[in-house]
Amino acid sequence: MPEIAYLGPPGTFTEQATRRLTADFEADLVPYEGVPVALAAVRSGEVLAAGVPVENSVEGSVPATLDALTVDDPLVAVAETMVPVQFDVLARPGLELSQVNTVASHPHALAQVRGWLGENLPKAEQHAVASTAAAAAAVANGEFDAAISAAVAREHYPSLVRLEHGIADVADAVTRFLLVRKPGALPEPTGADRTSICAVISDEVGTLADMLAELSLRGINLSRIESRPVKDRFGHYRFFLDFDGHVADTRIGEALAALKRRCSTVRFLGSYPKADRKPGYVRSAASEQAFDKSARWLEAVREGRLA
Ligand SMILES: O=C(O)C(=O)Cc1ccccc1
Repeated sequence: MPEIAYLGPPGTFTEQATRRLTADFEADLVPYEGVPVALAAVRSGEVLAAGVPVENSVEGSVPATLDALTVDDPLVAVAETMVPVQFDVLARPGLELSQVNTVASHPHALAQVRGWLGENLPKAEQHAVASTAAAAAAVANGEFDAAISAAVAREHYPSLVRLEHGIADVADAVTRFLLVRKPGALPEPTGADRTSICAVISDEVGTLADMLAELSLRGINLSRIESRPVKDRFGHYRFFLDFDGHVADTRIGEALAALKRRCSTVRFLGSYPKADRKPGYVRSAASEQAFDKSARWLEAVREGRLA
């Protein structure tokens, strides 16, 4: 049975997401203590794929994931899912909220309950740990007083008691997760796909605008753009772009080829079905039929059959 890595230990949001992402096939889920090690296990062939968090509707991208996707051998996303995130406060038995002096969680979870912590535990020390379930484990071990965790974490740490339920500052927050594997056969286009890339552009006037123009000229809808520092050269950035469409679509293929000519580096991070399965709007001049028709016309002109 294929083994699939996820950000563990058991009881994380990523475990829930990875179960969804692998619902169509039999798989053994294996917990790893960080996103970089989970992705390294995919690269080394220790596991077939990994489920990783990529962005959240409140706190934005998960930098550890973006950075780990750009180093070492390329990996590609083959599926995405969205998981609603709500948080509980878990503590050792006998402790009341007023006695909580230390609270631990994943940095994204701490950020998403910042308001609640400010009001209810303003004096508690906050500790960032590798995941929400790692925080629950640390509380069970006596390292901290309370953990901000997913409700399911209590199934794995039954000694903990729930002091509060549903404390997220934004009630409907969702996190997007990807299933990532080594490059190979791509998922078939479905008509409701997303393509992700990472590009490094030169530090010259207009290069970002030119890159975006390659997409807009072809009627491609950009759904996310963000930058991360390249790290070894101050002031240089990597741009992460998500847009509607599949690399097999002519408009996407042509745009990617244009970006490859313009950018110093382009890393293809996958074409995969969108979680909401909603086809994006494609204007008629950017449709497959329009590209086909114009390509046939051009061929005829080049062969001297048309003018
Ligand atoms: O720590 C977890 O449970 C994770 O899966 C990472 C995370 C943290 C907060 C919101 C969404 C995902």
